[in-house]
Amino acid sequence: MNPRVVLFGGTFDPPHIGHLLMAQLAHEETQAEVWWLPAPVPPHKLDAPPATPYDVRVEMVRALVAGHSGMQVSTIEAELPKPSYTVDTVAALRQRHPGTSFLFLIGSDSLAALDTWHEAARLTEAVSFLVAVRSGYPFAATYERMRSKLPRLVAQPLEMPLIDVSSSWIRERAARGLPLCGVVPEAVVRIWRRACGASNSFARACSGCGSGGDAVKGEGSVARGTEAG
Ligand SMILES: Nc1ncnc2c1ncn2[C@@H]1O[C@H](COP(=O)(O)OP(=O)(O)OP(=O)(O)O)[C@@H](O)[C@H]1O
Ligand SMILES: O=C(O)c1ccc[n+]([C@@H]2O[C@H](COP(=O)([O-])O)[C@@H](O)[C@H]2O)c1
Repeated sequence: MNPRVVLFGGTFDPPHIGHLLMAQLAHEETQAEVWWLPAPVPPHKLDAPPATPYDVRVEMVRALVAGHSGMQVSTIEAELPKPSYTVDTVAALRQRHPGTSFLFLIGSDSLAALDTWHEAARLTEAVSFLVAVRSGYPFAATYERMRSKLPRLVAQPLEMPLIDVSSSWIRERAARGLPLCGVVPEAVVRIWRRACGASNSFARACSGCGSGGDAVKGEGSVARGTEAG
């Protein structure tokens, strides 16, 4: 059988336990490696781009997955044209890894908007989707509605309890100086705080934020194509 890989794209500003749980359960359910793909320029967030630089988001994802087997972080999207269209990423990965079949992991809110993705019909011919449910977007109804727009779409639900947290909710709490209570692991929060001397407006507002004297490397200094991808 062809090797299989689960691709997990996201903004990850910041990555949180919802992301980690869905990746872990996807790994268990498929027995496939999960490749995390932080997006340098998320296509649906052009009006409100992530406050946290790409390098810092990559470093936070690495910290989140550290010690979890079957997970890798790919910076392939740093090499590809911007915005980071998934259809381009999948095409590049298929070219580099012929014979590997890819599944794309998303939340059901992303499934509900799949028809608005760049070249969505072509994307559905290249990958199938594994979907973690999010509140307000039940899998079956969302899938059915999207199949009427994208007839080649193939998606399956991921067996997962509803974890109703999001990066935007976390950013709001942190901006108000409220505790994150483990929703973002401490190792990840530390990286955020270290970056606060740079352009990370969220970390600047974060309680306990230091001077940023030990700030992480600047934008563009991420090693290209490290680990997976
Ligand atoms: N708690 C969650 N349960 C299920 N899917 C999730 C969850 N959080 C994020 N996802 C999915 O993971 C992918 C990447 O998410 P992203 O990095 O945008 O995080 P987010 O929490 O949705 O961020 P934001 O609130 O800033 O939009 C998306 O497909 C999203 O639907
Ligand atoms: O290709 C597109 O047009 C497209 C539109 C919206 C989202 N995506 C991808 O979906 C993943 C989750 O996106 P987001 O914005 O929820 O973090 C991430 O990998 C994005 O690049 C891709």
